Amino acid sequence: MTQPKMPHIVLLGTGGTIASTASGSTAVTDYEVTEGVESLLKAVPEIAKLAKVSGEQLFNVESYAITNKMLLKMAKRVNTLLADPNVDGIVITHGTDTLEESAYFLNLTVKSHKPVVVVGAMRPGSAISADGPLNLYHAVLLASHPEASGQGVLVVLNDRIHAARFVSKANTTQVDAFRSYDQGCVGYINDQRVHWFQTATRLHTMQTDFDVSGAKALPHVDIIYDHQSAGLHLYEASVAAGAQGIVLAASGNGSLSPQAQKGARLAAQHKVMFVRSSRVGSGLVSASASDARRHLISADSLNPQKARILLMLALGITTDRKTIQSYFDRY
Ligand SMILES: NC(=O)C[C@H](N)C(=O)O
Repeated sequence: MTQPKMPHIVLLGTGGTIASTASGSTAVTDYEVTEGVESLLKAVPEIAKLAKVSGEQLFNVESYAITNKMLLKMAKRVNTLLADPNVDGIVITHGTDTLEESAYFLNLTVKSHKPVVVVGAMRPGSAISADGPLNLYHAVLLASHPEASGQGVLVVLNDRIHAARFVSKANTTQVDAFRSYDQGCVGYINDQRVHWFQTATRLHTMQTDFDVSGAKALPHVDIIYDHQSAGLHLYEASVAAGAQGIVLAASGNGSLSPQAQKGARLAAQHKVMFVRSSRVGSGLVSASASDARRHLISADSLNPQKARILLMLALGITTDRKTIQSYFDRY
């Protein structure tokens, strides 16, 4: 009997703690990116039993240094690789600080049903109980799994599978840092078995309006954090700097302080799109009857950093408020 063909997975390295080492085995927060994809793979020989994996280094940085230009490069490379019939899935190693932003960007711009799994780690590879090796093993297992197709971009850390739309980093240092508050995680991985609980409910990948294949840059969108006694100067600076969009990390259910209300009026005068997200960290910013009159968009349950990703992509297509609101309602 012939053996079933091993899946071909491409591992794209971008850096982060998963590719970092510290000065000693007990140091877990002070470290530097030192390792490339080949050394990550070498550290987990068990992966060779799951798939044929080829590594490619896209860049090697901490994720807080990732730029729009890098996001475009990542999405274009993933789309090119997945168009190759010999590639069955992609795993991307990534720093955890902005992992949710890249994963959501890919969730909206990858044009394939094939699995794309983003993985990181909270402890450097040099640490006792480093979490990177098992996370990487799980990521390759998931990217090789037939049921991971058509699920949108998935994120794996600490045995949990998350949908890119819902996941966010919810703890600064602990291994169990990633949570999907509004929908819950989509599954677990235990002992080489993938356990599915649910599928992501929002539109993604092939179902979105976004195509970045010809994009050279993304629109400038700022995030402003609202608070008691806020000023107007950040809105003025953002508009003066040529922002095409502003996302407000508003209080509560997207409430605007008096100065944020002035900032929103200033934005409207300069045709800068203004999105109300929330700084709370979970829950919905419900659409308000006054949004249209005030030229505001409500972010649904997207946190500010993800609302920025969607607004950049939306502004690449249209400046029509109603159409952009419909993206926030569906994606
Ligand atoms: N845990 C991590 O990956 C944090 C890291 N400093 C980053 O690149 O985001």
